[in-house]
Amino acid sequence: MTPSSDSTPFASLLVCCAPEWNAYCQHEFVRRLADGTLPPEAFRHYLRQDYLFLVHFARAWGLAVYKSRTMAELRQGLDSLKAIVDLEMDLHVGYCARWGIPEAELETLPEASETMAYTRYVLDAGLRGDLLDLHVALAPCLVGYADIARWIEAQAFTVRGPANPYEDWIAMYASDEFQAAAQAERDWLDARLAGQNAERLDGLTATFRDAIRLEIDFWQMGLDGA
Ligand SMILES: Cc1ncc(C[n+]2csc(CCO)c2C)c(N)n1
Repeated sequence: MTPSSDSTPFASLLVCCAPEWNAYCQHEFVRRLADGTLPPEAFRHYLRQDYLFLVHFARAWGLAVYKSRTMAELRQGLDSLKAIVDLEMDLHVGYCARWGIPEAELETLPEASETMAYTRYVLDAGLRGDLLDLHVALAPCLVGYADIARWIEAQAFTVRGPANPYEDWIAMYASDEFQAAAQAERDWLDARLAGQNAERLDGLTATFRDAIRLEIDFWQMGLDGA
């Protein structure tokens, strides 16, 4: 598909992958988070596997550090790695505890094949490619959850307030802080994608589409785990 010239490079990437992007952002798991009908066991299964996902996600930022060519890139990778290791893992462990999943359980979890497929795909995209390939593989995670939270907030069927057990999960990704981080990633991608030739963009589009498909499988794993 030829992207239109009036959109940004990242927006063009999204247009090329629109069917997959919509299936990801409007997945049944997401709809049921929104209306509060997701079975708690599905959410717990998702939270457990997301712990393992975050461990590998931290490794991916470690790879971003390794793949950096400038001090600015190196610092960005290191800051992201530190944020996830020092902050976000603790938040996730605390959140899991409130859902009745003790830390000891997280440490001995068997990894689901969907978790393995997605995380290793991202790491491989970064290993065989450069920093841009790695960021494109990470983009569905970074940008997707921001779009998902905004989509949930815009739906009439969304149940708001304490009547929805997933309210704080939605609020976290809808927060100004998280939305700003996602926008920073869009801006980074726009700057790097600009000026890439058609062949290179085709390869990056394929990576982006694959990563979205693996996010879809991750939601489905959560649903199927109930
Ligand atoms: C399967 C899966 N995909 C995306 C995210 C969202 N996410 C994970 S780490 C990170 C970056 C900074 O926190 C973001 C947005 C998730 N939790 N689980």
